[in-house]
Formats: sequence, C-alpha cells, structure tokens
Amino acid sequence: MGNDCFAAQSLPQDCRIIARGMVNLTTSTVAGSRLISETVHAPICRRYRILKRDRSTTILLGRIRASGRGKLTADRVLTIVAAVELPLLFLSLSFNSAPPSSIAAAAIRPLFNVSDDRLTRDLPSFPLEETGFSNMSSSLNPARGDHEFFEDPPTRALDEHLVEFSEALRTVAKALRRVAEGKASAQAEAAIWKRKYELEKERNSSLKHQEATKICHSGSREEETENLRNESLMHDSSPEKSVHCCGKDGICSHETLRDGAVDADSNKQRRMVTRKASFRLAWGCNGDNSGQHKHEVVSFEKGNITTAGRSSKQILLKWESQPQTVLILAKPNSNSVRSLCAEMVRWLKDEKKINVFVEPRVKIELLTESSDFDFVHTWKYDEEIKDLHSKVDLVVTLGGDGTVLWAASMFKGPIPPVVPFSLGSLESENYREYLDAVLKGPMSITLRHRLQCHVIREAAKDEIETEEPILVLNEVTIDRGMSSYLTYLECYCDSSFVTCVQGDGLILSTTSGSTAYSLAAGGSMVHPQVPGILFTPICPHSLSFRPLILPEYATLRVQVPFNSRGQAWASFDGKDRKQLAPGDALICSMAPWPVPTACQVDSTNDFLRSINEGLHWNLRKIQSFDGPRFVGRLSYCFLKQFFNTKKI
Ligand SMILES: NC(=O)c1ccc[n+]([C@@H]2O[C@H](COP(=O)([O-])OP(=O)(O)OC[C@H]3O[C@@H](n4cnc5c(N)ncnc54)[C@H](O)[C@@H]3O)[C@@H](O)[C@H]2O)c1
Ligand SMILES: Nc1ncnc2c1ncn2[C@@H]1O[C@H](COP(=O)(O)OP(=O)(O)OP(=O)(O)O)[C@@H](O)[C@H]1O
Repeated sequence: MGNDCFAAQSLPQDCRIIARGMVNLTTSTVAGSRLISETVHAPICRRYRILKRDRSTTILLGRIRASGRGKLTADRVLTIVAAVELPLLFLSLSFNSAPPSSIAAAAIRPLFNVSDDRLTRDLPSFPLEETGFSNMSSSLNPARGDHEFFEDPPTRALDEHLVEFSEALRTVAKALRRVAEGKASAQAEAAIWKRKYELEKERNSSLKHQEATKICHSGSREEETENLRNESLMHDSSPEKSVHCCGKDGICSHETLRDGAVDADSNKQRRMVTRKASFRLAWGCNGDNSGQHKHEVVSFEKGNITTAGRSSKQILLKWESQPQTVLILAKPNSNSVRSLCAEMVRWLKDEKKINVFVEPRVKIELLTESSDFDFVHTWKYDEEIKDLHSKVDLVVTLGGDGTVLWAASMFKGPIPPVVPFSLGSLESENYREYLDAVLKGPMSITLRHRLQCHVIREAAKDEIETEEPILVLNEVTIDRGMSSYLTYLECYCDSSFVTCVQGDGLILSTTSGSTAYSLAAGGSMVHPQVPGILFTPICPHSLSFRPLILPEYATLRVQVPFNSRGQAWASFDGKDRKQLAPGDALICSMAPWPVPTACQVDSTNDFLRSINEGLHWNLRKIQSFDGPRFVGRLSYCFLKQFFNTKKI
C-alpha cells in the first residue's frame, strides 16, 4: 500500500484517528497562510489494546490524536497523508461535532476501496474519556463503544477482509525474510567451504614439497630457522614457493607474509619481509605429547556399530618454524599491565629477536616512557587489523578474560594462537620462562569455539546485503534492555520450533562462555572442548524452563515476533548492543574460526583450576567428624595406604 491521501475540509474542533496496525501520519495544517507539517507515528498514544490474537496475527488497536503534538482547531484546514506501513488494518476518524461521514469516506475509500454508503453506516463512535478527549460525542452513534463497534457485523466483514489482506502481506514478509536468512546461512557455509578449500590447497602443496621438507627436517632447528629466514629474505616469492610442510597427520599452517610496508619507525627504512611461522596440530591422549593422531572411528560391521577413539583429545601445537612476530594486547588503565608490557616488549626484541606489534594506544604509551620503543610496530587505520592474522604468529594478552574477549573480537576471521597472561595467576617474573616454552613449543592448546551471529532486519528484508556477521567467544545475549516488559522471543533450531522465551532474555553461549553470563543465569559449566551451544534463559517467567545444550552444528534463530510488546536488545560478548525491532531475527551458528588458546597445563587441568580457583566451585566447609574412633582409624589407615601406593 503506498501513500494514500485525503483532504478534510472544514474540520470541527477536535478529531481522533483510530488505527489498527502501524501507521505513520503526516499532518499538514494550514493556519492562515502558513502550512505546518509534522509526522505523527502510530504509537503516539502508546495505548494499544489487543483485540484478537492467534498464532500468526495480533491486531492492535491504537488511538492516535490526529492533532499529535498540537491541537487542531476549527479554523484550520487539515490534510492528512497516511504513509501506511504493514500491517495497517483499519483507519477511521471520529469527530466531536459535524457529521464526519464525507470526510471519513474520503479517508477510507482510497485505502480500502469501499463504498460511501458502507462507510457512513459503519462509522463508529468511541467513549472519549478513555483517550483523554473530554466533552466529545459522536454525531453518528454516541451509545456504542469501540468494542461494540468491532463486533458490528458489517465491520466484521471488513475486518475479515483486512485480516486476510494482512496475513497475505505477512506471508510475503516471511518469504522475503527466509530468503535473507538463506543468504546468511549460505554465506556461512561458503566460508566453511572456503576454509576447507584452503586447507586442502595447503595439503596438496605440502605433498609437492615433501622432498624439500625431508631436507629441512634433517637439519637442526636452528639451521631450519636460519634457512627460512634467509630464504624469505632472498625470495620475494609466492606463498607456494616458500611453503614447507611435514605432510604428517594433523593440520598444518603455512602462510607466508610479505609485508611490503616500509617500516617508517625505523631509521634504516628497510623493507620488511617476514614469514608467518608454520605449525602443526596433533591430537593425542591427555598428557601424551607423542602427537599420536587418533581419528574417531565409527565402524559398522555385521550390523554392529562400534566407536573407537575420540578425536577431541588434548591438542598440541608444534612449531615447524620459529615464530617471528608477536602481537601484545594489553588491558588499558592498569599500571601493572603497562609496566609488564614494556618489559615484555623489550625482552622479546632483545632476547628473542621477535617483531612486536601493539595497539596504537600502547605504542604511544611506550614512546612516552622511552623513545627506544620506536622499533615496535603498530597500525594506523582500523582496516589494517583485517590483515593482522596473516602477519602475527602469536597473540599475547595482558589482562583478564575481558582482554581475551577483546583479542578475539579484533579477529573477525582466523586468529593466531592466543597466550593469555592473567596477571593474577602468572606473576611478571614467570613470564619469561612461560613465553620461552611457548615460543619453543610444543604447547597444549584449547580450541575455543566461537559463535557467528547474523542480525536479519525486518525493515531490510528485501535488501540483498545483510549486516556483517559478528563473532562471539562467550555469548550473544538477547535481553529486554531498558524496557520493563518481558521479552517475548520465538526460538527455532534448524527450522524446528524450540520454545518462546518470556522473561528477561536469552543467552546463546559457547562452551567457553559457559562460566560467564550463562553460568550466572543458571546454565551448566561445560568443558571448553565439548562442542555445543548453550541455550540459557535469563529469569524466565516459567517454573519449568530449564537451560539446554544443543549440538554444535545447530543453527539457531531467535525471532522478535510482531506482537512482542517491547523491543529486544542483542549484545555480543557484553558489548556492541543492537536493537531488535518486532520482526527482526538473530541467527546464530558455530563459526569456522575457533580461538586457539595456549594452556598452562592442559585443557582439562586449566578448566578445573579456573572453576575451582576463579569461581570457588563447590567450596564447602568439610564436615566435622565425631563418630566412633575406630572408623576414623580405619579411614586414616586406608588413606595412608592409598597415598603410599598411588602417587598423586
Ligand atoms: N551477570 C553476569 O554474570 C554477567 C552480566 C553481564 C556480562 N557478563 C559477562 O561479562 C562478559 C564480558 O566480560 P568483560 O571482561 O568484557 O566485562 P567485565 O569487565 O564486566 O567482566 C565481567 C566478568 O566476567 C568474567 N568473565 C568473562 N568471560 C568469562 C568466562 N568465559 N569465564 C569466566 N568468567 C568470565 C570476567 O573475568 C569478569 O570478572 C560477557 O561476555 C558476559 O559473559 C556477566
Ligand atoms: N586492549 C584493550 N583495549 C580496549 N579495551 C580492552 C582491552 N583489553 C581489555 N579491554 C576491556 O577492559 C575491560 C577489563 O578487562 P579484563 O576483563 O581483562 O580486566 P579485569 O576485569 O581486571 O580482569 P578479570 O577478567 O580477571 O576480571 C573489559 O571490558 C575489556 O573488554
């Protein structure tokens, strides 16, 4: 429905518009020779009444003062342009004096194409006190209220017609949304296939260079590093030329870097040509550093299904060439972090001969401290962050969990291994030893899965481009924001309806994020290597709404229905809040780029230590024992024996 116009000449003192559905009205009033225009949005009175509700349709009755922000008076001539949005069902006018039939007919005819007779007969009257209009009465039918009016048989016929029309429009809207969602999931799938293709390409090139690798492996590590350096400096070659791969089990990473930028900070103005260090991932048993690669085997022989060996064992990262570039990300506004950062930058440069990147803010801080830090690299424009993953071998974070989240949010695609330095657990004097071990490898890592979120806007349903996907390491939250109403969210999993969330909101969390907001909302704590998506309601207004854990391959859709009383707000790892209007949806699936984080011991040990030390999980006073002595003695003997035989 486009813009329908009607003109109402010689308006009486006050008028009201009753609108069902959403409507934008532009009123232009002529006062003397002046034309005053203003746009009045439908929910101006914010008084909605739900007249009908079923699964697909909710009809809202909104009462709008046509005069909006200014009163209309008899000496003004009013022109109303109704810019009608979906789903407009009904629009009528009523006036406190003068039969309005001709005016209303003029109003309604272009909208609904109904005859004058019908309109005159159907025109309603409403109890005026409800909307704050005093001393107003209908000249047509003063005794009938709006409820009565909507029960009126001829109007009901019109109603049905309009409901049908609205439903047709809703179906079209749904189809368009499905197209947009299809596109979003196709994009995600394309990214996965691209990654697979890249891995396959790397594997093929590794086979080609197997001979070269043999020679490379026969030399010492130092020689290898030296060779690689020389080679990278000598050859301005293509990635394929300079790739070295072992061709063994596991996933190899070989990407070369040609940073053509002139190092402006250096007086030498030399051209920096560095190679991104390659590494190999191997799966083994817990604590087994042999790098044994176990595949999950599901066999089906003679009708018996058996599984042998699980693939998700501790993952080891082995460097195949020495890392040369480290990005240090430091928590702002902390003196201890700042001094540790300066010390670490100097140590990496002087002792390890490693190129260091920091954020522009940190470089300024370092230069304020001493001009010696001009060797430190940084970037000028945010767009340069996009290429950072191809330059950096390792990311070191100095701060807490928030700094790891910050690091993850900087890399909107692949991310190099992250070494988190939590200041509480790792004192500054220990960092050399730990970082030295990490640079040498092999190191245990945890692949922390991220979620990929797409916001699909109802308003942009017919646009080809959707909003950029957002990656989260902890969770995406959809909550009620400032609104005091319950959120009302419809949730679907792979196009199956899951449930409606009525409460403060919903958290879709990764297993890494299971110890963060999801935990506070009653979700379970899940080992980060367990592949899954946590579905945790926030303060649900239901006694039986328990949190769920869904498989990692699920695609979840959270939809704000049209009949939601309030809007919803999505936030990503506690940041970047986005408003979701009725009709908008958020689609969430596992991202193809996990965050590899270095372990202090191994995944399980780190996880259990973090919940015990960080969250004081199940900390309870030990029960006092005052039973008969011999039982105590027995227990003591048993424990003594146990500790003597088992070394823990
Ligand atoms: N009620 C809550 O518990 C609540 C409310 C809002 C946000 N959060 C969490 O805060 C996170 C943002 O963290 P921030 O540091 O930027 O904000 P912040 O500085 O407000 O820190 C929030 C706290 O959550 C902890 N935290 C973050 N991720 C964690 C994880 N994976 N496991 C255990 N603890 C974790 C942090 O250590 C910090 O103590 C959000 O992703 C969300 O999970 C929690
Ligand atoms: N490099 C950075 N630039 C901008 N903001 C950052 C950076 N690193 C961390 N932050 C932000 O600073 C806040 C605090 O960081 P962080 O959580 O690491 O510190 P913390 O709260 O002291 O540690 P913990 O997680 O142990 O409570 C977080 O909101 C995080 O997003």
